Amino acid sequence: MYGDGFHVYDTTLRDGAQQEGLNLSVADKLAVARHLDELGVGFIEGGWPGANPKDTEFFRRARTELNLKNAQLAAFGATRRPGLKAADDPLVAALRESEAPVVTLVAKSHDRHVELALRTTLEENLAMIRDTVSHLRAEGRRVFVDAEHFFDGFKANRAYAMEVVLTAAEAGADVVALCDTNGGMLPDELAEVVHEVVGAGARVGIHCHDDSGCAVANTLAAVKAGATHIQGCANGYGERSGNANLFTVIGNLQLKRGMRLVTDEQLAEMTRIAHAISEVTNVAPSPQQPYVGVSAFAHKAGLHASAVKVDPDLYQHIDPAQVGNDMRMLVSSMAGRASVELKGRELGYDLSGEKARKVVDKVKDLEAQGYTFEAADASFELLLREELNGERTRHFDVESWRVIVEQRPDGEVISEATVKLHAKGERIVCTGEGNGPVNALDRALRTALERLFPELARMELTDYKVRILELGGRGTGAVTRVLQETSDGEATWSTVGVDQNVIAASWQAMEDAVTYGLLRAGYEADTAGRTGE
Ligand SMILES: CC(=O)SCCNC(=O)CCNC(=O)[C@H](O)C(C)(C)COP(=O)(O)OP(=O)(O)OC[C@H]1O[C@@H](n2cnc3c(N)ncnc32)[C@H](O)[C@@H]1OP(=O)(O)O
Ligand SMILES: CC(=O)C(=O)O
Repeated sequence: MYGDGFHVYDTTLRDGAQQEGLNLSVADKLAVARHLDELGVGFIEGGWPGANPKDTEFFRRARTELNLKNAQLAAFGATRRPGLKAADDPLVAALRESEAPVVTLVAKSHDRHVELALRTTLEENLAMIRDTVSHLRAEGRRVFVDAEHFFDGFKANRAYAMEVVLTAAEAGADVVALCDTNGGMLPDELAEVVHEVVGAGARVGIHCHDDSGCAVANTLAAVKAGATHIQGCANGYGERSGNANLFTVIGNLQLKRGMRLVTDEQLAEMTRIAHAISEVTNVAPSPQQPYVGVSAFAHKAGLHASAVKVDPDLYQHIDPAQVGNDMRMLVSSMAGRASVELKGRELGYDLSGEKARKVVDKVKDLEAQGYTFEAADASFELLLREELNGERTRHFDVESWRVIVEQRPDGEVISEATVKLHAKGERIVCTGEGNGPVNALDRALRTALERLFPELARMELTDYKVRILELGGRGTGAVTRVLQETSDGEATWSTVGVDQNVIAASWQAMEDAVTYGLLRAGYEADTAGRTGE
């Protein structure tokens, strides 16, 4: 409805990279750019060439290594320095030399910033904008201007802020993006300002920071008020509290406002792309992130699940498949029969009626003892199988285990574990050494089983978390909960163990992890069996 000319402008590689703790190599930047291009954004701001060697290098390599199908690259920089000609400013030269087809210039639009931060006159700032924009236009570049601190500037000196916008537009800037640089605006007042600037005749863009928690709402309000160029960052990255989350903005504009920003197929890749970018940035993705977070369509409350069972729309604002996400059922002490039934269905088990009730009761009882199943999918599946089959799934039968921790004369502390078990009719006794008791037990258990179950060699412990729980009011004192994550290179599964002793809790989680891994490897039958000692 807003026409083909609507811009989706991503600034992850520039403003997103201004986020604390986010550091991208040139190779990372190229990888993120490819992901964003795949999503179908129109512009990718690659960084500030000339400001640091990495960003200069990015634009150099992009020429040969980035084969963008949808997006155009934009180089970011500032208007020329006061008192210089744009043609003579080395940072403006770096923008030209980047060979990016689009240049985005940050320009001061708040009179106080001109006088205090730029330390020049209001007239000279206008001359800097005019000169830099027209110079780059004459060099054949498309120019966008980011009017920094625009909304605060508009409140302080409306006439000057408007003069900045019109000067940029008259000099040839295609878009003037109004920036809520300090991120403190609220949607209603922001929309009024945008409306007024749009009325003055310039093509308006919007760039919002999230310091008031309103970056996405402000972006939507600006679009409603007439902005036709939206800036944002993947996963909401950015300086301080971040920028408008581009994925949330795209989801909202496309699915709620009926705009065609990307194709349906590209939208259906958004969750995968959001997570792929998190992998590159090494910033853990927020599970709660709208649309693309792993929890965005995860249902924990029993009442929700019972309604979702009838119709998923009853507790979901969209069909998760539209953005490539999935509905998930979480089973915990807040579950009811419907949660378990749907979770069972997800895992391929039929759990209607009484069976679901038995599982719910068991889950609630175990969670009261400190277990947690929403974060231990594999332990839950084993529990579910036990309720369905009437007995525990076993590929081996543990007789006993023991761990010794020893400080050696040279000061090194090592652990030695012994595991006695029965599998496939054999009694097996094995020891293992490790740098800690859990590591030693893990080695002993694997050594004991690997000959009979060679698939174990592919499984490795990928994460291990311990938490001390005070189960107040039950008189049971503190217990330890261990959550273990295991991978066979193709899938990852989580298991839980609870005990007053941390090693015993770890052993439970480990035993579940191996049992589940063997089930995945195709060992269905109970192959344990004591040798009859
Ligand atoms: C709102 C935003 O987020 S805009 C993006 C901000 N991003 C960054 O700052 C990251 C990249 N920045 C850098 O690498 C460096 O700051 C550089 C290379 C740009 C400049 O470094 P330096 O020359 O050492 O200057 P420094 O960072 O101390 O100060 C910035 C200078 O730019 C000037 N400046 C600030 N805004 C503008 C502008 N819109 N137009 C022209 N000059 C500007 C300041 O007045 C200051 O001038 P001064 O050197 O005469 O004091
Ligand atoms: C340009 C920019 O990043 C800002 O004003 O926030």
